Amino acid sequence: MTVETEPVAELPDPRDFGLPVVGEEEIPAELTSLVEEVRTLVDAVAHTRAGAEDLAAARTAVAEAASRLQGDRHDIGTMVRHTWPDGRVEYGTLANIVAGPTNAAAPPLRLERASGGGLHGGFRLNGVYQGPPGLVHGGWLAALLDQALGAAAGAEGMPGLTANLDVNYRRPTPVEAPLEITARVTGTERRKVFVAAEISHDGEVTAEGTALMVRLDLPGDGGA
Ligand SMILES: CCCCCCCCCCCCCCCC(=O)SCCNC(=O)CCNC(=O)[C@H](O)C(C)(C)COP(=O)(O)OP(=O)(O)OC[C@H]1O[C@@H](n2cnc3c(N)ncnc32)[C@H](O)[C@@H]1OP(=O)(O)O
Repeated sequence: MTVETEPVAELPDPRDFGLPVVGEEEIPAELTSLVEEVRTLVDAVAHTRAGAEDLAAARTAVAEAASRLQGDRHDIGTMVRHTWPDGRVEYGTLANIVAGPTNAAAPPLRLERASGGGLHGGFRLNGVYQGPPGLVHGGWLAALLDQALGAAAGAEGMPGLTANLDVNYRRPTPVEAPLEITARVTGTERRKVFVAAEISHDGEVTAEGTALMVRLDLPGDGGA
């Protein structure tokens, strides 16, 4: 495939586009720990067989916690700045539903640079992510693949939006089991970035996806 585009050397600051930015290191440890606790809560609620008294008490406690947190909120569209060990800076959405560090509805997906290129990450999904009994919902597998595909393009300095996503489910993906995800750029053509990703369990691919990301038209990147 012809390579007709160069990665953006340095991404512009999203604040120049009116988007607030929070440094990853600025997220309070108490918030990270709260997010973890809320994930546990969602799983507990989804599977509880508690009686009426415990349910009512839990509801009151949760409502009190929600009203305590509602007052001071980040704006929709707030970005989080991640600095890779080599000093390169990247931006993601703070409350991204798949990988936002402050979003308790997001699975705990953390992607690192793979030694052979691209990104990889290990994760585990609890019973909240079930579709078929004991198995991860296919829509969530697609979402995880989409996120990893977008992040792989972003990590190469070519952030974009998904124009097309193609997913194949090869084997059932179990919940409550160690999973791995890998993603990489496979080619570029003008603003088009072609990416591929796999989710695997026990060394076997359970779901794979390819996507066409259309690179954001950023100033100074000589795009389109
Ligand atoms: C501020 C700095 C920091 C920002 C840092 C942001 C970080 C960000 C990373 C986050 C990672 C998130 C990962 C999750 C990713 C999502 O969830 S994205 C959300 C879901 N996707 C969307 O909402 C996209 C909706 N679609 C659109 O907005 C527009 O259709 C698109 C995709 C931007 C393309 O529109 P466009 O910019 O006008 O581009 P267009 O000229 O139509 O097409 C460009 C090329 O792509 C081709 N193309 C376009 N669509 C298609 C298609 N569906 N099929 C085949 N080819 C297509 C065209 O034919 C054209 O090809 P060539 O002529 O070059 O050969």
